[in-house]
Amino acid sequence: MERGTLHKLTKYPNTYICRTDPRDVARVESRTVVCSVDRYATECHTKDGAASQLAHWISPENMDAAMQERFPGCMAGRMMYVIPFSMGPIGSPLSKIGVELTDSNYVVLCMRLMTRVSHDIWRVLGNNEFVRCLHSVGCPRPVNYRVVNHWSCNPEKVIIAHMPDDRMVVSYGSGYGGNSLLGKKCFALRIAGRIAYDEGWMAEHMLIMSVTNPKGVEKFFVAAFPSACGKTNLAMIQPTLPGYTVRCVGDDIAWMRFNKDGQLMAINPENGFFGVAPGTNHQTNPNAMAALQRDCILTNVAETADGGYFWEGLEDEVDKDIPITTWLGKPYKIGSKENYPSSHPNSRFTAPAKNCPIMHPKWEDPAGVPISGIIFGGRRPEGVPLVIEAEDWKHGVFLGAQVKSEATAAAEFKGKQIMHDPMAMRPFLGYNFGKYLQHWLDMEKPGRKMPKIFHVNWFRKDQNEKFLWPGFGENIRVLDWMMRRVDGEDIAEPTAVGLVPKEGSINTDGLNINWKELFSIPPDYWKSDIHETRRYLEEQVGDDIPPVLRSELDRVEARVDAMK
Ligand SMILES: Nc1nc2c(ncn2[C@@H]2O[C@H](COP(=O)(O)OP(=O)(O)O)[C@@H](O)[C@H]2O)c(=O)[nH]1
Ligand SMILES: C=C(OP(=O)(O)O)C(=O)O
Ligand SMILES: [Mn+2]
Repeated sequence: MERGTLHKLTKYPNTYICRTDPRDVARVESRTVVCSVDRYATECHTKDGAASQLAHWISPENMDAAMQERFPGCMAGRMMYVIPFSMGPIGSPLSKIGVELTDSNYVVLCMRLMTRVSHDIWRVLGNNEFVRCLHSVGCPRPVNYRVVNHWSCNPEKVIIAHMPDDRMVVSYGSGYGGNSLLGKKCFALRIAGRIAYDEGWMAEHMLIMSVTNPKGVEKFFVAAFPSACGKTNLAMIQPTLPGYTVRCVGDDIAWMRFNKDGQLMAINPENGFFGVAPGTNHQTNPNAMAALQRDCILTNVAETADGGYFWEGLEDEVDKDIPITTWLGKPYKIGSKENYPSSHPNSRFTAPAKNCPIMHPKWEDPAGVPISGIIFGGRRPEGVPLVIEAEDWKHGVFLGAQVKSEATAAAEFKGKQIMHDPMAMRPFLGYNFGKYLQHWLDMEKPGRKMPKIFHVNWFRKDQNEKFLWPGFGENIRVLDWMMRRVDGEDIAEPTAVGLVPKEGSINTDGLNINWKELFSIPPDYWKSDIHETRRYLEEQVGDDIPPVLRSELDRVEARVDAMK
């Protein structure tokens, strides 16, 4: 606060606002690299040497040069912090310890919210292995240029590098959460993904939640959606159907393994939420709003004159005439075009999990929670129905590999291009994607209860660009259908692309829904889509495509080609 990095919001206890340099607001996928001796441990054998979109390789020599160019003296004149942290409850057999060195006080504060930071870590660690995390904003003092918003960073020199063999992460030049809170995407997905591959478990970009139906039966789901596509919201929905209860275990990352009874168990390695602020309000996500009443850090949101936070979506929850200061420090009035939007589209809240009123009593259980269903999804404005169910595990892995989504503000891509994002893991892979797919396929073993796999799309639009599905709390209706499918109810019918709900089998009472439009599977759309997916997989994964996945592709493509 003395330096001006943080600013107290007087409306809520112990809550602060932070504005970054506007050049440092999102993950930088193009500068996110994975280092390995063998190039193909990281990248696939892409066709004709096409640039890899699924993990970017850096050689040990180039890695060394990149570090030598950046790190010596990089923290000169700054405080270096040593952060011991645990991903997962301290001391639990499934947890993993990391130590992050950083020169950013923002990172220290956010790590204390997002992970378990404690002196006990040293005792539990003893002489065992830990993940080494090194972070610097890349601005040694004296700084001979103007630091914007008291937010030191070095956008030209950003690199987020991973050394899975050495269990190490090195991040330079950015303070944005996804690039700097190294326990999260870097460790818990890219490094843990590789550890999981070696040890036979899974580290996935998934929320974890439970649904209890009016009969009192509870089932747990995990769901993988690309960044800014609805994980945090689904993880804590307020169901609109009476008699249903949802509880949250995690909103971003799941570590999963089959136990000795063949049941897939999931833990949330995190301790807080780093959520997208815009769109969050008491209608869409009352449980997130409840979590934001104290002890939070808000990054790149706007501020109201009475010391509260504001972002797009809160228009109905603050005084319409109140003066607002935007994330860029400009004056703003609700409804005005001037200085709109008030908040960066990737502005974020950092909140402790314990603030969320619907955390599951077992959310810190070291044994994890038993998973019945795996859900994939993305932003698909066209062609993709509300829900598809995979025919079996293999087909489910293919459904996951097929995931595409409109680009969002969570990374540097411009516009709304539809991008491939298999398993919502494109930016978070720490090793060869062909091996990753094979690892998924290898999960299926005799004696294991394989979860059902689904694909959802909350974002299909009509001709007027309006969402066909109301989403948010109404998504309980789709979860209810999935629960009944897990119990084997006869409410699904086959199509070329997978099982879909029989007409009327999703409870849409009280909604004004165009079922035909919401569930249609347009043959022309799917024909071109699956051919494009084949081209993508052939180009990006090439000979690393597992044979079983290739035969799934052949099988589904032949069916789609035969559609009328
Ligand atoms: N239309 C619609 N928007 C949603 C839904 N769920 C989330 N969103 C919006 O999508 C954005 C990102 O959501 P979030 O849950 O933070 O995504 P995450 O980054 O995957 O955790 C927010 O602006 C939400 O308001 C939904 O069911 N329908
Ligand atoms: C932290 C991030 O997470 P999410 O998947 O919630 O967008 C991010 O992408 O920067
Ligand atoms: Mn999220």
